Amino acid sequence: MSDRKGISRRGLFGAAGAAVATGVAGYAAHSALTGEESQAADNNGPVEFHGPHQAGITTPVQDRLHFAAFDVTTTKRDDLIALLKEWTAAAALLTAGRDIGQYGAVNGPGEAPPEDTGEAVGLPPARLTITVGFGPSLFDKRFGLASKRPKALVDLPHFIGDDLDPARSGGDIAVQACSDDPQVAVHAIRNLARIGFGRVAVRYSQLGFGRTSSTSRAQATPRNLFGFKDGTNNLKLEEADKLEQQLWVQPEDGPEWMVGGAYLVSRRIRMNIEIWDRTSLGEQETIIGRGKGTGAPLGKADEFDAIDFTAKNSDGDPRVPMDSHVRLAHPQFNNGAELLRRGYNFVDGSDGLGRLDAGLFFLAYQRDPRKQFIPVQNQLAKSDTMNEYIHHVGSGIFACPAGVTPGSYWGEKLFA
Ligand SMILES: C=CC1=C(C)c2cc3[nH]c(cc4nc(cc5[nH]c(cc1n2)c(C)c5CCC(=O)O)C(CCC(=O)O)=C4C)c(C)c3C=C
Ligand SMILES: [Fe+2]
Repeated sequence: MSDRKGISRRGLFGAAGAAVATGVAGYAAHSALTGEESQAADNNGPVEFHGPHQAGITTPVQDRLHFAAFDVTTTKRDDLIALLKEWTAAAALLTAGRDIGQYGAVNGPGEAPPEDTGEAVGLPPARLTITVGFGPSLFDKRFGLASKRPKALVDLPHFIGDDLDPARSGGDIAVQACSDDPQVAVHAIRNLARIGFGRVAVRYSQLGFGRTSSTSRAQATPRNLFGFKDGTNNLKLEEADKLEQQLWVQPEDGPEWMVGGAYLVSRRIRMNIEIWDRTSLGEQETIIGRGKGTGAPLGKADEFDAIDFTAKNSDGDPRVPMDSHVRLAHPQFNNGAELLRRGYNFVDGSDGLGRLDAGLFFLAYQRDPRKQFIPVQNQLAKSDTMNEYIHHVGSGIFACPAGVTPGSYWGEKLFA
């Protein structure tokens, strides 16, 4: 099932067999030579699909996102299992930069729709990762999974200020496709949705650009739509011990099928950028708690300087204000809780009132949302001065199992 057959997108117009063989060998050799860190340097290459953890979590954040939440429309457990097997096989091909199916986009019989939709023909793998998670609603009565629902997969509580649109929230299954090429990410979700026809339906989807986090020290910190460096104080893939403490589900956490996985919280956060843009630079920096140019904590010179929460300004007030975003979100004031953030900017046109429908599609992975996202967001929702400029309009929580090994499929242990 996990054999990377399929058609090489780059070799498509050559002698098919030879091109496929060369393509596989070329990509395999490439990924064998490089670790996750150097994969960050090659925006065209593949990211290994198989492994102990799903790719797309600690993978150095790619530039583009296509995220989709699906509702399962079949009521048959066997149909769902079959779909997850087909999706896993397709994802192994897509992430290797290959067309899906036996004949791909253009080599099949003229009488049938092509197996692959074709818009990625000629494009490299572009570091595509496809990451899957299961929402709380999948554990209802339909598929006999109620007893397998992890305790940490809670329904998120209502937070102060939440203005959630049900049509942009929830979902039985989430698929996060990230790539350095937007067309490659869109192609991945489109083809998975197509495979799922009759068994799943897209509930909502979100495109994102300009990653708003770095997950590797090898990456420069990008900027969000408020113009600030975002992702400075993030969990990074080089911090192996911290990732075990804060990110990956451990055997003592249970359930067994989630060990090596992580929980994803997604939030579609609208940003009132027109109002923000009329706010003074000093006020903007006070709200965040960092300098806009350097990204350094207020009172410090370098982006990666430690934040001094005891420092006072000439008025005797804290240099990093009590209600600033970085103070309220910092592990020091949240029982040591940290998050691996890998969100994206979005601009989905305008809202008809002269404002851009713009913001941050916040994505955060963690070991236990009850101890991480929920308390941090509770604190932010109560006191963060940034709340005057943002509101949360969509929400999701998903259990993302460990990675797949060749021959297995997404969620195999869940259905065992
Ligand atoms: C509940 C978690 C968080 C939400 C929601 C959130 C929204 C949000 N954040 C920014 C901009 C920045 N956030 C920064 C740091 C930061 N944010 C969170 C958590 C949430 N942010 C954490 C845990 C941290 C790190 C705090 C620390 O330990 O210092 C920063 C500073 C740069 C950085 O360290 O990443 C910015 C800028 C926006 C615009 C936003 C919603 C739209
Ligand atoms: Fe933040």
